Amino acid sequence: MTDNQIPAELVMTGIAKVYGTNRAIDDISATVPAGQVTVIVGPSGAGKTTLLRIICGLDAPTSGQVHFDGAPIDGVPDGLAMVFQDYSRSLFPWLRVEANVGFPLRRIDKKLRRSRVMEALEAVGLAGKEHLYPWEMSGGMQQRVAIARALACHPRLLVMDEPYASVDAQTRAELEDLLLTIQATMKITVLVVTHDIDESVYLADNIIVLSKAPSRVSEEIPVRLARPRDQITTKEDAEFIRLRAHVLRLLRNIPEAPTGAGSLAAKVTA
Ligand SMILES: Nc1ncnc2c1ncn2[C@@H]1O[C@H](COP(=O)(O)OP(=O)(O)OP(=O)(O)O)[C@@H](O)[C@H]1O
Repeated sequence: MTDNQIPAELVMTGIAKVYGTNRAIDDISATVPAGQVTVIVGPSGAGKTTLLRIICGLDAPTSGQVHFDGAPIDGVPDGLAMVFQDYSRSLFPWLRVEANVGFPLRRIDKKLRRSRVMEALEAVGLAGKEHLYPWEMSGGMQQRVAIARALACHPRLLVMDEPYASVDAQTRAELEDLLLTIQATMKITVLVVTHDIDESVYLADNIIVLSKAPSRVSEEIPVRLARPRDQITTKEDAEFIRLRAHVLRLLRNIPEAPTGAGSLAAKVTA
């Protein structure tokens, strides 16, 4: 890790966003702690993408502020990199993998750029694939390229919007583990939006659950499951099962079951 890779902290204070007469975000205050994985979940239309756009400095809030290491965000902060759901739209099909990953670094020295690109490709398990075009790769490999491009910038905060929504379940599990390995190795701050509740618990140190629009924070949940996590044993852990039921109840607005009461599935279908 280099000096400029000390993980960043993000603080949202009183964020609201109104589009015309549509109040998408009512009032969101939350912290994304440095060097941890924070996951945002919320019902469809709760303003998750809108919130990420504000965090990334791509859109301004109607009121409230986001601070990146204590400085108010005004435009995309240095040290922030983004990965989006749709790799087919974020990668340039006419550029080989090396040029795609090196694209944000095109103004730096060629030799340094190449070494940063190779380091990032190695980190995502794509060493030796730099001469391929994106369309010669599977969806999972293309998303690895998109992650490598973000890592090549040596981010202090990695923001991911539904990063694995376009890949199959097996690839999704592999990419979840890849993200956890990268985060543990590079110690960067990671902020992920996902619709997948299992994924939120599996990845997170903290989960921010949003209410339906106009959204507020329903709850911030610390996740204290042991690391490194494992797709089988972590998901068998009683605490994992308790947390996923808790998040699901919050999202569906179902009260906590009294101890010893019937299963969530029974309650949902009752
Ligand atoms: N540029 C825009 N102009 C007008 N309204 C917008 C704009 N972007 C988002 N909205 C509205 O803001 C609300 C929140 O949208 P957003 O896409 O942020 O939600 P989301 O939680 O990411 O949704 P999903 O989970 O379905 O992806 C919606 O009502 C949407 O129609």
